[in-house]
Amino acid sequence: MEREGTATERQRRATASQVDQWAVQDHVFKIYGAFASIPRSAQSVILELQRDKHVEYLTRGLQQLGPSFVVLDANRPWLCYWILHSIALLGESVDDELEDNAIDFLSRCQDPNGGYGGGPGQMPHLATTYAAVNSLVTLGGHKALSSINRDNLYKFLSRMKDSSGAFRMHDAGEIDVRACYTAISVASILNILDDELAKGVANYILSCQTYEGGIAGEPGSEAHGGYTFCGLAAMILINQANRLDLASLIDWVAFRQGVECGFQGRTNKLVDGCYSFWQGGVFALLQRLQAFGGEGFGTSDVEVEWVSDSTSEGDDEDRDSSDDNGAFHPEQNQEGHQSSSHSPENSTAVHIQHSRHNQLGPLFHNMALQQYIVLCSQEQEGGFRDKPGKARDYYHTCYCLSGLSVCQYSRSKNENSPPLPTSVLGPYSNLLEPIHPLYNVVSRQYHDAREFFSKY
Ligand SMILES: CC(C)=CCC/C(C)=C/CC/C(C)=C/COP(=O)(O)OP(=O)(O)O
Ligand SMILES: [Zn+2]
Repeated sequence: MEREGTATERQRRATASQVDQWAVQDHVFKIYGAFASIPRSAQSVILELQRDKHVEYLTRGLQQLGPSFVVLDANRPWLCYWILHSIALLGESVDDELEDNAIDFLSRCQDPNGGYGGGPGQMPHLATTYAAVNSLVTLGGHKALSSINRDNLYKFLSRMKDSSGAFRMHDAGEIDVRACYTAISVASILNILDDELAKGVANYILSCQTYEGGIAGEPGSEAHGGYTFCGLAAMILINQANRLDLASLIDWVAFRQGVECGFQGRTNKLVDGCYSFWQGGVFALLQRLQAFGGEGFGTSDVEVEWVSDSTSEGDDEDRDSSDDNGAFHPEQNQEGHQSSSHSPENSTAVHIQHSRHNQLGPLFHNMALQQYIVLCSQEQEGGFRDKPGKARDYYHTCYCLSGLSVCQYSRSKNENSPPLPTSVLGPYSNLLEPIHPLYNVVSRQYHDAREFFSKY
């Protein structure tokens, strides 16, 4: 019998994953082919976001959770966040009864000693604490925001802090970059972040940046989009982003956009709609980081600063290979497959503009990514999925919509200036609400929460 890990076994696995890759590409290119054969005038209908269907699917999900929220035992605050945030991104809100049910349920998940568990009476956990806090920020208003016991939450965060400075997910739980991000994100949005909580976090995250440039969950593991988002966002929140090797991080994330136009989470894996946010969100963070004092992110000693109101040149008209609908048409080779030398990553080389403040230019093909989300991840009957052939779910709906919003605003001057129609794939009615990329909550809700927590 062959031992797992022998050369033959590894080769067989590599071949199998190559076959998966081709199957997904075939599937996706058939969709693009069918789309391209439709008359131009009809294409914008196909590119339409099925807003009503999405809201219907999401609201039904929240209703099914019911007043007692009895399904998916340890994930219920996550379901609340994925659904509520998706509804907010679509510019809608929930009715008073659903809102009250959600607040009451989340209050019952709050531990008497601080933090939120996956359900009432469950041990508090950093991931569900992040989901619960972001849900309550998304609902907004006095009842939701004042239901968070910030003194106890601070105690919970201090208890999750390891002597190394990094955080663990729960009492005696695992230490990783996700824990560092969720702790710092929650502390920051609730205005309880201080030097004690931040101490040592940067050194841990630095130890997770790999030779590829992305960030892994733990030291010695593989770079992954989910952890790269968490690591970079946490570093920005504690004002230490300049200590990362940002040049190699940019390279790594830029090369994760595949020929299918979507993003993969890590090298040699399949594209998946949820990475539209985990990887797309990394670009949103990078684009708002202003580098100064050096030649650019590749220079040692360069200082970087988060700019809340980006001073970029604004919405430009650079359309790459997009047509009137903004659709991206991958060049086809004779077999009808896209030539690898014309992948989005190649057609939009990484530009780092060396303006006075080393402002970053476009780093990814945002039209191509919108195309993957709208044509390949969107379910016409509502909801979004990983890729064609997979079922829709609330996690993918949340992160596809978050990624779509990031794309639509990626060329905007600042969050208050709406994008030009040329930045929105399909009809302009596809435009979503802008998000604050450090926390992934809708900008308006973030500002309301900031104001609330600066007073109380
Ligand atoms: C805020 C918070 C809790 C963030 C979580 C971030 C996140 C999505 C981390 C990814 C975890 C991971 C290694 C997935 C790989 O799954 P896989 O092997 O099924 O997928 P892949 O083939 O696409 O890598
Ligand atoms: Zn996914």
